Amino acid sequence: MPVDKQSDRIVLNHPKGSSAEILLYGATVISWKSGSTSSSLPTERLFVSSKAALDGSKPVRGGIPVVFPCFGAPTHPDHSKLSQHGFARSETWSLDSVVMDNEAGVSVKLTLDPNGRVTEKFDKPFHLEYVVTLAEHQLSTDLHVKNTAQSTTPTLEFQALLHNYIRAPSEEVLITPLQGVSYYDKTESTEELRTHPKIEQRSAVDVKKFTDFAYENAPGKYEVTWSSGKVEVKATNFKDVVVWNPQQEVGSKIGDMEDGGWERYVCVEPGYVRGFVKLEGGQTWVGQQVLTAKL
Ligand SMILES: O=P(O)(O)OC[C@H]1O[C@@H](O)[C@H](O)[C@@H](O)[C@@H]1O
Repeated sequence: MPVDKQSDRIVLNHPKGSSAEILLYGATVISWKSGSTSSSLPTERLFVSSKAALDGSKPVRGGIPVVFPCFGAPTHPDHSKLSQHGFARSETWSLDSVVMDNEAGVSVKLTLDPNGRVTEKFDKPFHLEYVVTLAEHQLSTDLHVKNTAQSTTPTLEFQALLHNYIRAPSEEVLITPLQGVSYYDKTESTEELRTHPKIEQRSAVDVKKFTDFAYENAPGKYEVTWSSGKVEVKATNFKDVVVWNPQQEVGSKIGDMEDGGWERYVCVEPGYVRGFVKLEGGQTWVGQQVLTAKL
């Protein structure tokens, strides 16, 4: 069955062998198995910690959590009651429809609307749609954010990011092209240093050290390469990209991170995280991430 609707998740199966699993909790993609142009064998492309909770008790440590309406700790007054990375990753979404079901793609749409728990902390009108499309060697995740206010106000101001955990050996992985792009280094010890932009000097970025960099106005298409693999991350309307790997220094303190988990992934997260998208009533914004297995 190309779209298998289970009680807590949706499983997509493409006729050419790739598959994906999406938890309704957080609309979190927790598996993407795909071959590539050079190997037809579907292999897991995403990392999920073996200690991750998949029962809706906390955001999933791995896969592709959806970050909305704030990235990191809230910095906007409208978000002040929210926790780190907002609520989209810790609410249960609804399956709206099967959008497409053929060789070009197997695609479903999930939705999230305000509920009591959310409005207590965030009272702006919104409607979220998340379209996940599986192709032979590709996974597309499109986040549609609508301000459902009947008049132009209130404005919906938000940040959004698709927090992929790409399965790759972090000792080897290189990310390009980020040379010359300015970034904010969240590993710095003081607020002053964290808010002072640096310029990336490296032609290829590695994550051998603890890395938590938010690149601003980045190119929008990135190659993540290691000796036996390559994944392309392509972004539309996500002007920034966050490169994160905690390494042992920080990873060993993350409760739901499996031992040595930081050696098995890199996050190259397309987002709108510097500044805020501002939507008037009736307007919609769409941010897209396309992951392609190249090797
Ligand atoms: O532990 P969380 O809330 O899932 O966040 C994981 C990481 O997510 C990254 O996107 C942030 O840049 C990091 O600062 C953060 O530590």
